[in-house]
Amino acid sequence: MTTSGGVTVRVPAKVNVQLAVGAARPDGFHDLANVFLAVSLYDEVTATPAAALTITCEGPDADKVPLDRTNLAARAAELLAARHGVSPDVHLHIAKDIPVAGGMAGGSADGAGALLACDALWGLNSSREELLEICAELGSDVPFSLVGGAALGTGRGEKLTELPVGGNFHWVFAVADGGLSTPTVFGEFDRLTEGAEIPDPTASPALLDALRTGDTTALAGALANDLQAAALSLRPSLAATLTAGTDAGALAALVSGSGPTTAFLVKDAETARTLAAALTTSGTCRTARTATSPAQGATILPN
Ligand SMILES: C[C@](O)(CO)[C@H](O)COP(=O)(O)OP(=O)(O)OC[C@H]1O[C@@H](n2ccc(N)nc2=O)[C@H](O)[C@@H]1O
Ligand SMILES: Nc1ncnc2c1ncn2[C@@H]1O[C@H](COP(=O)(O)OP(=O)(O)OP(=O)(O)O)[C@@H](O)[C@H]1O
Repeated sequence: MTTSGGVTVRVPAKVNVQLAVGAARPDGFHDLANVFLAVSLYDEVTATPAAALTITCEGPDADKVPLDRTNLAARAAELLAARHGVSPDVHLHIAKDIPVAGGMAGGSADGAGALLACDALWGLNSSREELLEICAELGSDVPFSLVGGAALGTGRGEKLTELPVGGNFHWVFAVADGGLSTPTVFGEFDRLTEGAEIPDPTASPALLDALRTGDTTALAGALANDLQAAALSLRPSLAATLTAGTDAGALAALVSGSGPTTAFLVKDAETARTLAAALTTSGTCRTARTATSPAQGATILPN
């Protein structure tokens, strides 16, 4: 969609179907085997010419989104402009549907979306490699927001290998009241694992097979998140949400990334609708959303 000479980019949220976390590195980050799957909840970022770098945001969580230069969308515009020696002046409007601070990479989606939108608006024609480099500078999850589909992220999650997906998966996401800070959750992981031998993170062959063959039951058996214990320790009430979802028919339940959103894998679209209704009335979450995967990465919408 173009609004008065603007460019709009649609970007998906993610769920981590496997998040294997290694020991803390000297730089404070953790090496990961991070199997990302893009899901059909989207933010849209519109870039339009302006006299200064400004941001607006609409959506149910808009009041929780910073509108200053700390917004990942603003940082994306600034990094891209600096690299090309052009002015970063642009208006960025974010239509936000991805829960904020929910472990679904909403801010990362806006960073990737702003990057692609500004690149098109300013006619820069950056290569995929250049865009991915800037994404990695913005944050560990940002490269995947650009790429979408499914991918294995290694290093701190920014080095991506795209993965084949052989079918559609159906999900319900229970959105919690309030967010969780990603660094705090990693810090809690460090506290809980202090003194323990932490193996090098590796992707599960069974999980990669389940994705490749589109086998929902096999995927349900292989879902794993090493940050789940940390998220539950910081937010014990999430245990009740996970139980409510499995009691109401989910094949599997887990915390999405650093949480506090919880993810439920179900067998089909109808079960997803029933489960979302059951979770909403369970009183264990703020709201529940259905989604499918894989979803396409950052995409410029037609005018
Ligand atoms: C939990 C996940 O969402 C799973 O995909 C990501 O690992 C987090 O990615 P992100 O939000 O893009 O995180 P970044 O902005 O890169 O880092 C925020 C903070 O999270 C912690 N962090 C992040 C990624 C990583 N591999 N190890 C870490 O320890 C660090 O404390 C870091 O300062
Ligand atoms: N465009 C943005 N949208 C939302 N939050 C943003 C944005 N830019 C910066 N932030 C800041 O980042 C924090 C984390 O927001 P975000 O929604 O990205 O969390 P998240 O989904 O848990 O991230 P991840 O799953 O990548 O760890 C917010 O609390 C907010 O202060």
